[in-house]
Amino acid sequence: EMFTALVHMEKSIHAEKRLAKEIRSYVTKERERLNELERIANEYESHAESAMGDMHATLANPVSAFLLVKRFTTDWNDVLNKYMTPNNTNQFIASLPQLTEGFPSPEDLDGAAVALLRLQDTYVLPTDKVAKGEIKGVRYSPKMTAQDCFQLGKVAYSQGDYYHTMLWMKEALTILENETSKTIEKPIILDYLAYSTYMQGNWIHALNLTKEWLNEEPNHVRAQSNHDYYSKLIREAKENGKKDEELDVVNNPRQLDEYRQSEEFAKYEALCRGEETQVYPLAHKLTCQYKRHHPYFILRPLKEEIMYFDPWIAIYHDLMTESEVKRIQEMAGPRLHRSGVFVTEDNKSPTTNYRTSQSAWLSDNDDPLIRAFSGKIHLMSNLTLPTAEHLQVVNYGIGGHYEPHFDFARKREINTFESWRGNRIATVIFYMTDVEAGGVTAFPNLGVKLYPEARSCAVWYNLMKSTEGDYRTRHAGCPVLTGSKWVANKWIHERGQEFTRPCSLKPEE
Ligand SMILES: O=C(O)CCC(=O)C(=O)O
Ligand SMILES: [Fe+2]
Repeated sequence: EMFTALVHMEKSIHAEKRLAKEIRSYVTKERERLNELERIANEYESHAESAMGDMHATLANPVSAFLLVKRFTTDWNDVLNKYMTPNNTNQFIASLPQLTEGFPSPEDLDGAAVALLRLQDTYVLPTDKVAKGEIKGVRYSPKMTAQDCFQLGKVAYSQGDYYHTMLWMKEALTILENETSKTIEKPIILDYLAYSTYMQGNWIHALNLTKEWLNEEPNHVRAQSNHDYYSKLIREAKENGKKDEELDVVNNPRQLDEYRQSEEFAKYEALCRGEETQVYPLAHKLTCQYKRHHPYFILRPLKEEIMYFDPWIAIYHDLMTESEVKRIQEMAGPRLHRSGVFVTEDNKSPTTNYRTSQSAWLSDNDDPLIRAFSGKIHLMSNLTLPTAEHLQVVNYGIGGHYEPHFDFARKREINTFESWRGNRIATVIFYMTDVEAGGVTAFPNLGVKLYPEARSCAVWYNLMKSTEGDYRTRHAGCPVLTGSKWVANKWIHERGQEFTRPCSLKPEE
């Protein structure tokens, strides 16, 4: 059993094949019908020709006179009923609801487009490269047509994202130039491009693009009125002493909201790209070691890699087996549902991608494997796991991400967790698969990035020993660039850890 980016997308690929088969069988029937019609037309023609040869004889002969009349009555009726009704088409249309069940929806198109635009931003992918199906020098997909670029630009447009609208409409124009059979008309691209250029503040460019549009469609009413409007704006601004450059100023070109313009977000994106955002003075002291602190680990020691000392972050390599990964994926598969947007009280709302990540909850009661898994976490970390805890399995597809957030509840979010459970003292995150590119877990305050490595797991404490939330642990799941990312989270709560991690009265610990 192979798991690709998204379970429902996998279904779409099968659906494409089914659809092709149905269309083909429809075409075969239609072709037979058209062949028959052609034969009938030939017949009418040859009759007419032979009758014209000797019109008098034809009309004088009662049999041929009868046949002539018959051809205009019953025969013609037959032709109409048998070959000129939309029977075939109706049948095909009637079968559509069943055929198209579970097809990706317009929301899926928006989701996929938004994911692609996000990847373009985070990983600084040039538009022309993406259009060629090239990501970071690797060819992943066929080239996009002018029409594909236009559609992507249109999704950006519908979200008021004029920055990406401009990029993709420009790309559509460039590609259109070289297309031998045009996939879209130029004026419609110019329409969107000119308007988004105006909205971005490039008035002079917008006017020039509108002139280009008018060259193509001199009588287009909206093109004319836009032309007049832009001309007037520019004329008036110049009368008020503005220079040309000032009429082509773009502020906040990416149209990012306040949070996405913040330093933290910039650091997050830089970490996602694999950049070093800050020097860690203790980097040379970070170590890897085998740990045999429990008999379970004597023959097969834990492979611990310390990633940060304070706050403590560690990676354990080869902690899961291939078959454990497979079983958990299989168990989660049928339960995966699209993740919603997770909003916390602070206005820097972290989001998981609405359409491109899915999650499922597995309980210790579900399966001995999940129970054994909890046991393993206990042995590894010494932390106590109440049996009621769940394992959250998440599958991020292309563009799937989780913006910077805390795993613990803030003081004012007091009701997030039951009191017998307490706050999330630690996070254990299992990386079940390798991610081809992207999907790093980034800590923007620390400059730490954890690369997902199949069968490894990351562990960190979210709380100080004083039980205060450790704000340095803010972290994020970077967008998946290529491939798919499977993780399983286990959050460990305060209750039960009193002896393994006694609390401290010092606020700084
Ligand atoms: O997927 C990741 O790398 C991080 C996930 C995460 O932070 C979470 O689920 O709380
Ligand atoms: Fe998290």
